[in-house]
Amino acid sequence: MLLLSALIRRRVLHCHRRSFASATLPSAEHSIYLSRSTNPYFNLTFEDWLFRHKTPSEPLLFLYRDDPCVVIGRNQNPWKEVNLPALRAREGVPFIRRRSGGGTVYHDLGNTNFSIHLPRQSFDRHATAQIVLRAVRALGIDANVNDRNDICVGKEKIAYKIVNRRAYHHGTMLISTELKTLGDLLRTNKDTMETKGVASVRSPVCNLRQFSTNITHDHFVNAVIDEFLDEYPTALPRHINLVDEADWKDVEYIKHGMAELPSWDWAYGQTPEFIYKVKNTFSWGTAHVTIRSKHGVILECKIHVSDSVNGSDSSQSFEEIERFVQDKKYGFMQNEKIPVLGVDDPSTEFISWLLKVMDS
Ligand SMILES: Nc1ncnc2c1ncn2[C@@H]1O[C@H](COP(=O)(O)OC(=O)CCCC[C@@H]2CCSS2)[C@@H](O)[C@H]1O
Repeated sequence: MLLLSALIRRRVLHCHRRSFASATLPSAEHSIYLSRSTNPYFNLTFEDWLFRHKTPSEPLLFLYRDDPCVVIGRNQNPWKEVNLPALRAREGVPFIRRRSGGGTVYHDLGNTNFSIHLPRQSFDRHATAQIVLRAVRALGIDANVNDRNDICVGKEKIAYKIVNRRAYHHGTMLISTELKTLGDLLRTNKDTMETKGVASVRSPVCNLRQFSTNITHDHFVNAVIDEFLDEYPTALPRHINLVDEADWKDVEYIKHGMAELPSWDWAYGQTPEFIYKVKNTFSWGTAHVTIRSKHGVILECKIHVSDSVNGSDSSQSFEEIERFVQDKKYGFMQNEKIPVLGVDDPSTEFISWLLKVMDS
């Protein structure tokens, strides 16, 4: 423990020695960026801007953390991956579809994100994995990298490193994240929802704080910067570009990107095709429903009733519902004018159940 705090002190002192540049629009010379914003819409867009505009001839490092949010991968299904009712219960915690692939993670201020961009010809996934691993070890924690590129302590995951098709690595480091919230928001129960695209790989997780009670975002940031500069001594200059959201908000690419991320078209409309089979038993029989949806819109809904009680026949009402929901936005039908049905008609009870199913 003593050794550990000595190590941390050394990093803190090192941090004070490092010169921090004032926030300016980037120029070719900057290779290390540290965001002062905790707005996930800004940070994710800025990361994308760096990737698309810098294509660095020198290695580039970007570090940031976000206010609480759930971040899904580009080709994922939010209804399958995110506990949307639990998310809605926490006002101001959004889910965001990022522009890169991979699985779903939870971000809060106890979680630090890193991305390392390299010229394609010198891209070495092992070298970048080792930078973060060495940073954690320099903080006195005996971490390892598993065969999925997760960084773990023992068998529990603390971070993920993802390799994009083009040359950059990004990942998240759990330092002091609310793990209960992480579990609550990512726990879903939709086994009968079959979705194209990418499924997350759920793993047991833990925080760096569990192994060293004093570790902070600053310690981790400094350790990664140290290891990055050791690995790429040519990364010039050795100062850090502090990124302020206010300096960027009028840059067209950033403005457009930040507006697009929360839009329905991006957040829900990019959802790959899925089929959801659900059933429920009512007083009048058991309803079996198969919904097929693509890009957030219902392509088809099939309703079948079995074990019908008293031979009640509502097939006409159900056919009307099948036709009505087609082409509607999945999960966004609360304000639709649903055809008025008789109070006693089984389909009235059915439709309120179906709306709840799609709303969960
Ligand atoms: N913040 C965080 N860090 C590490 N692992 C997490 C986190 N949140 C959730 N998880 C665990 O990972 C799995 C999903 O693992 P899976 O391997 O499916 O996906 C990922 O790891 C994607 C990482 C994307 C990193 C980007 C970097 C900048 S923006 S987001 C989830 O079910 C939890 O068990």
